[in-house]
Amino acid sequence: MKKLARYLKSFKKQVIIGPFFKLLEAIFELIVPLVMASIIDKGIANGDKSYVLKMGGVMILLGVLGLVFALICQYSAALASQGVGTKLRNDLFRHINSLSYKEIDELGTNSLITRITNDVNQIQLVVAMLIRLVIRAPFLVIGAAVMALMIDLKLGLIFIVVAPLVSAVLYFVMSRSVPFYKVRQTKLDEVSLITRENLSGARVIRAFSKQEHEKKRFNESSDEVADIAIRVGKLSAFLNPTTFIILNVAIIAIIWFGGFRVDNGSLTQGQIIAFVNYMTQISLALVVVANLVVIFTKGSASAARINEIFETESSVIEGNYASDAVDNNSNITNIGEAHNTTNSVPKIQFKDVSFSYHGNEEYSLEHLTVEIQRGETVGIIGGTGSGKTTLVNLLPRFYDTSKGSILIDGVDVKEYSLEALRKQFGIVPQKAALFGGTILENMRFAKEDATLEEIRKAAKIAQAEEFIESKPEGYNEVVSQGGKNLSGGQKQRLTIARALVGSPEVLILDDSASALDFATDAKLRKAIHENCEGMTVFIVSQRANSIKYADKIIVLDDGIVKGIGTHDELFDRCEVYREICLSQLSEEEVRR
Ligand SMILES: Nc1ncnc2c1ncn2[C@@H]1O[C@H](COP(=O)(O)OP(=O)(O)OP(=O)(O)O)[C@@H](O)[C@H]1O
Repeated sequence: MKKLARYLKSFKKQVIIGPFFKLLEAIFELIVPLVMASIIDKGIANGDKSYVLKMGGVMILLGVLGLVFALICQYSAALASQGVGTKLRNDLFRHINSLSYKEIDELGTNSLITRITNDVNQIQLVVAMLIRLVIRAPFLVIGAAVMALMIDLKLGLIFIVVAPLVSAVLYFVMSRSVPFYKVRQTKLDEVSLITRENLSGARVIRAFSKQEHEKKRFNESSDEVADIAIRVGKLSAFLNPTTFIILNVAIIAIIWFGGFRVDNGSLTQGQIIAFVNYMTQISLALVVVANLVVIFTKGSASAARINEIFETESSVIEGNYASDAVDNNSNITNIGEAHNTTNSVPKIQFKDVSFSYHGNEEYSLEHLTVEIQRGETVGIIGGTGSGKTTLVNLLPRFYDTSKGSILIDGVDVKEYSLEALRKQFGIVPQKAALFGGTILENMRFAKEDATLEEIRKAAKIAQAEEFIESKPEGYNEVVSQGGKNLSGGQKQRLTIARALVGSPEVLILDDSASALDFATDAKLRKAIHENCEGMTVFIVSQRANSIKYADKIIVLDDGIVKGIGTHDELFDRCEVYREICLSQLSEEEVRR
């Protein structure tokens, strides 16, 4: 938790003012039993009504002032805790965005979501409690004990016996319940994972009639969280009755022994009442201390989970090549010029590239060596899991190669600034992802100042123009969450159009025509070929038809490069490619 203390720096004022006023309130609380004692001993005992009224007024004043002080503290606590939470959440979000896919895979998306929500909330609670109760509760325990001892040292011995007893009960409950809090956070990650899978895959689950199975899975996971909560609840339930039994026995002892001391004139009746009040204050404050221990334990588990994110550095360390050539919306083609590249240098070179995912012993891509010239179209084909997506993900450095290197315009991708590198790519991922906003806003994702004309051109190439214009609001049609109001094919065409806006130097279509019919897929490829001269295009597909006209085809099988060449070359000499073609194409199509 110490590492997160830096977030309190901006709230120094609140961290000082809050506890200060809470302390004043506690002091007033400690004075109240004394006022009460003097009302009983002087006012009531002597029948002095005006004294009772006067001191009653003092008590009301102390109460009102206490309330004002408590409100000031509460306000400071709210300001600081919400402020720390917001800042922490923003920093986490920024840091997570700076991580590469490798680290995000390792941490897990669901865990990241619970950390940025649930764990940050826990830290907010810690900050609020720090300001409101951390000084007040122990101060009340010590203060009430001291006040009681000052009234009567002998009777005060009861406090000396009671305090360790209550502390022992607290220790018993805490030491048994605290370990469960840490486990609970991990279990919450699991619930979050299942919830997310179920919400995003609701249609698939229904299509496979897996609702019951998923309900069972969710119930099991949430039962585990509930089990932990019940176990902790049972332990905590033990806390209150036990402390109150001890407290009441102590009160009986005070009245019993106090009675003798009143009889022999060492104590007054009012002082006995004050004693009882202090005893109650101590017990209540000790329960608050116990709750603080729980909150701080949960908080420290959350802080550790948050710090784990901050301590995770991106394995993708960017260089600074061409970074000055990039301004916010610069045309990507300028970067190529800034590199001072000539057409003699291949646009992209893979030099004996191998890659394995974190934790996987086997390579998902092995020994790929290939040169791709500017303006070439490259087809990547292979069965599921053969490494096609892996290959294209290495280009914009979503992952770094495990062995070998990749050069763009003759420069290692690791030497580029990430912005300069990624600005060169228009990427259409396998899963079409759109964002809330209008179609127009989605299309301007890569280039904020793209003109309507540019956007229309991109939509036309992507075969999206017709359906966009058929929408009631056209380009201003709102895309609902993730593009739910669009069909799979429409979403794919929009993501292709979005990638084309800004004319990237390299276009990557990762199985992004899978939801398009054959005729639209063919029109799309033709339009790209005719309108995007000089653009290097990667087409990842399992369909031989989609890649057979490519200048170069890379055939992958289980991460191994089975062949590189044109359709005709590969059909003649690459067994795997021939099999793919024969299983998908007619003889006429093969030779066309
Ligand atoms: N994030 C990841 N973590 C661990 N392993 C992964 C990850 N992504 C892919 N893999 C593994 O790497 C291999 C290649 O996966 P990849 O996604 O590149 O295949 P693909 O050819 O694109 O498949 P598809 O056509 O089904 O999309 C597979 O065995 C897959 O299980």
